Amino acid sequence: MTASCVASATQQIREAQRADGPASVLAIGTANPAICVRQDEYADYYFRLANAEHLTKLKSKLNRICQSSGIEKRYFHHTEEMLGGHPELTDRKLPSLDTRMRILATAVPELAAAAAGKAIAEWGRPATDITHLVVSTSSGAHVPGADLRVASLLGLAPTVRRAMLYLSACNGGSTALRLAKDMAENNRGARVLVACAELTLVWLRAPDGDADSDTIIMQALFGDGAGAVIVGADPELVQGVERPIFEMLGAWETVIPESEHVATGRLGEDGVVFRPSVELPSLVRANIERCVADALAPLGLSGGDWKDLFWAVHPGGRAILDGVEAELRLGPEKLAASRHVLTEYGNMSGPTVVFVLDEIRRRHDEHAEGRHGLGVMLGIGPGITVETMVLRATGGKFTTK
Ligand SMILES: CC(C)(COP(=O)(O)OP(=O)(O)OC[C@H]1O[C@@H](n2cnc3c(N)ncnc32)[C@H](O)[C@@H]1OP(=O)(O)O)[C@@H](O)C(=O)NCCC(=O)NCCSC(=O)/C=C/c1ccc(O)cc1
Repeated sequence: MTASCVASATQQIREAQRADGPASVLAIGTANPAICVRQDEYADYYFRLANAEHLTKLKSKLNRICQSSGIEKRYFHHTEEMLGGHPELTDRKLPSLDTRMRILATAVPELAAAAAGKAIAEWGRPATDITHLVVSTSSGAHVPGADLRVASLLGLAPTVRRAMLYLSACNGGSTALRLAKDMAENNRGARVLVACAELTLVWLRAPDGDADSDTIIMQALFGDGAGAVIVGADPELVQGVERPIFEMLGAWETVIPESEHVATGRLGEDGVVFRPSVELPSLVRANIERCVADALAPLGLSGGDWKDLFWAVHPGGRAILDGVEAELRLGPEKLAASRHVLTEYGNMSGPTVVFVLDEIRRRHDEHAEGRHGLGVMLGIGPGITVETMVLRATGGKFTTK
């Protein structure tokens, strides 16, 4: 065989392995634990379970932050009874990693599988048709990983090709979706299940004195949840069953320069300790236009065209959404889906962006506007990392949960 024959055969093999069209979101599912705490009652609830009622100054600060957070309620896996039985979870003097990991080992995959089960039901094909699985969580670190337990709970095929992302934090969902797009486009016929789940039990703790703003900022903003998405290319292969919701046209990742110190954390014997800096919203604001412009330029979309796009921005906090909205000069309706998710659930870290996509498709369905339009998904997490994905709403199957 000549060198040119080999090259041509190689080319044919590569082409046969790859999908023809772009990857699409084919189904979305979400889930939350049962315990719901209203944000206007959260300071009372938290200081009671943390045995910290004596820190009155800090409690009124948490109350103030809760009031301005744009959040109305959040869901939690942990209960007051569970915390009563495990004083180590709130008492800073006691090691708590083993207890946290033991609870998370089952609760995280179960919540992820609850969301994934809804996505599979909407998708309409058997769970055994899933070829790839990407699971993301910052709530735990187990061997084998949460991905294996999710696969088992859902009855996925033993040949499913798995990838586990631990501690990707707030951009865990958008990173998993970027990987799913690459997997679907590079493996003809692939159907990738993305499942993300987070439980705040991983960092629940009592404040360390009346000046401990770092602890209460985390307690003020985050909630528990799971989001799942099925991604695949060439949906016409199974006409009538699969209908795309969003085409995934391009994905980029940018690290904001000199921002490594702004969102740092560690996993230790007291669980995850994470400290977002007060600078985070302003740094995101100062850099977001360039990140978006770099992603949209190859599609011929300049700043002036952005008002026609739909926006799925990770609601990391109210100040982050305010900064993105102002800097990109977006009208108030553009971030309505992100603000709605923040109001109803808080920041659920990685899964949150899946809830925002779900909310956008619901709004498109109700108002029949922008159903075929282009949009941008923005994941924002430690790094500071900005994940940008350009989407096209296809007007496919828009269902309610
Ligand atoms: C709603 C906020 C919290 C409050 O807004 P505000 O009430 O209008 O006013 P301020 O911004 O002035 O803040 C009120 C008070 O809170 C304080 N504060 C304000 N951010 C802070 C602050 N990061 N620190 C510690 N004090 C503060 C601020 O200094 C001030 O204190 P004081 O002057 O004494 O009243 C707003 O600032 C806001 O949305 N901030 C952005 C929140 C934020 O950084 N979100 C990203 C979360 S971190 C993340 O993405 C990582 C996730 C993760 C996931 C999984 C993992 O395992 C690990 C990580």
